[in-house]
Amino acid sequence: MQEGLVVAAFGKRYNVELTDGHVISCVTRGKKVDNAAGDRVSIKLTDNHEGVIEKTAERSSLLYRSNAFKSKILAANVTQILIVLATQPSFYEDLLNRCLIAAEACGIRPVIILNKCDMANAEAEEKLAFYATLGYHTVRLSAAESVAPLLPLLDHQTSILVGQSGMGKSTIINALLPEVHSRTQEISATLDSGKHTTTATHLYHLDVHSAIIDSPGLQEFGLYHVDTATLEYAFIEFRPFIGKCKFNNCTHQHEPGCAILEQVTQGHIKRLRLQIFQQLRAENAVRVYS
Ligand SMILES: Nc1nc2c(ncn2[C@@H]2O[C@H](COP(=O)(O)OP(=O)(O)OP(=O)(O)O)[C@@H](O)[C@H]2O)c(=O)[nH]1
Ligand SMILES: [Zn+2]
Repeated sequence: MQEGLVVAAFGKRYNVELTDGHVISCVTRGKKVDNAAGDRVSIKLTDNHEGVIEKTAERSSLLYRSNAFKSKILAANVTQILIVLATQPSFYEDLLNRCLIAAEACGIRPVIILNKCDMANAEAEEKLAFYATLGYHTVRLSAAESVAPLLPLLDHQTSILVGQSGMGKSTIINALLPEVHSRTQEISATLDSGKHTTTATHLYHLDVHSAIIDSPGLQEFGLYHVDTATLEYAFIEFRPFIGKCKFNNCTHQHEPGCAILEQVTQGHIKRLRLQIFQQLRAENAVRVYS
């Protein structure tokens, strides 16, 4: 058996980097086993270029997305999630919220990046400012000019970049790792997985202590797996009011004496955040798997 790190995941195929730096294409032992970029694994070589993942080390964090029928791991052992927005094209605030909630639900620090700040967009800036008032770390960036503002954030972290298509994730990766393009091609050539490279999740080492995971552009981010109690807590501005409603099974929709609704009415909690909470709660209720 050899120890390795999952550095790329394409559906049910994984590239595992061994301690000597070699990258081996692997499958899992069973159909039900799921791995993701960032996983520390033990593999058994089946020949010089292929192997089977026999064991997955305990994970310090696990980031999921899901629909009504199944959940899928996006990345393992990440320490922060970088949510990339841009001044244009305009971003979906719903998707931003889903990324934030996914991060809160698995205990990972989210950082919100507004990219393409060389192109002014007052509305986007205003939205960013709102999330800063909630307490989130926000960064203004123009990745096309410089990614220097990200460097101190990335140090000693395993970060995952998530965001809609076109926000600038590839631009950020290319600026951080100018050699990435050639490396991706090199790996795909040796492992014959070229056709998958655009939809894969990849982990890149920035230095010995820091890594960054690039994920494909998201159109939706299902959170059917997140239960109501976790959801409530994931909306950070709800926290002081949880348990303060008149009814202890309050759904925060129409109940009298609802502490959350009162905050919305008074303008202390943004109505959109409560609407997103209700949407996510409804999704969890129709989940068909356990
Ligand atoms: N003006 C400006 N354009 C940028 C900046 N960063 C990226 N872009 C442009 O935005 C477009 C999309 O950038 P990508 O890096 O391909 O976006 P992506 O998030 O990787 O998109 P997917 O691959 O679809 O997930 C490209 O045309 C980039 O040149 C920036 O800071 N300023
Ligand atoms: Zn309530």
